[in-house]
Amino acid sequence: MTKIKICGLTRPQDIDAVNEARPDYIGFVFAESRRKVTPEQAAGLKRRLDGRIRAVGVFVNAGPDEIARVVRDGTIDLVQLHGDEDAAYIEDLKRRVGIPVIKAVRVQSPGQVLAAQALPCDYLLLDTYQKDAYGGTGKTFDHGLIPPLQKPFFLAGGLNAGNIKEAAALGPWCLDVSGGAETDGVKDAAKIIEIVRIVKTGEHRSPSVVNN
Ligand SMILES: O=C(O)c1ccccc1N[C@@H]1O[C@H](COP(=O)(O)O)[C@@H](O)[C@H]1O
Repeated sequence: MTKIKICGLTRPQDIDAVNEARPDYIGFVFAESRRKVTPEQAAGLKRRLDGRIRAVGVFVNAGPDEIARVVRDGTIDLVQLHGDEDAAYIEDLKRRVGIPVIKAVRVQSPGQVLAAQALPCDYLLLDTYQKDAYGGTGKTFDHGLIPPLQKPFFLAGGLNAGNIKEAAALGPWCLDVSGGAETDGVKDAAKIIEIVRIVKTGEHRSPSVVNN
């Protein structure tokens, strides 16, 4: 079954909504963003989170010490690198933190995505390319640019209740939603519950033989 991640949680009521909806993953953004949380805020939110939901920390070109501290505190279970981190950075970080690493690719061509498979990360994350933003754009990209992949990937970029079924058919390990689960810039409990319900009903089984 395709997994689902709701990213960019900032408030206790967001945690209450995901505890009810039960996605597989949630995300805390530690990078510059209107969704940014401090390590202290994230730690408090994690304490409120249902233990069955895994927390992902989103970083953009962060120092490895900053990431290692959040991992050591037990606030996150996976690291998402959403900046310009290269193979050497990822290799070093993986040795230090010992938890799975997701590397975001802002998709511009199939060749770029194929090349990214060689990175020493556990998962790729395919997101929309926008010149002036690292992520959280709320915009979709041309899914025709996704080549057949061996490495499991998260699919992000402008997903919402209206397009998530179609996105699931592309065979991602996990669908990743942020802006599509918001109203007026904050997470919307009803949208979270509906998006998770659509993915979890299993109407669309992941065609993992094609892409994973
Ligand atoms: O959410 C942000 O503000 C953000 C900032 C910097 C890097 C990544 C960010 N979020 C990630 O962006 C994608 C897609 O978000 P959206 O659904 O298009 O709004 C998702 O992976 C978030 O983790």
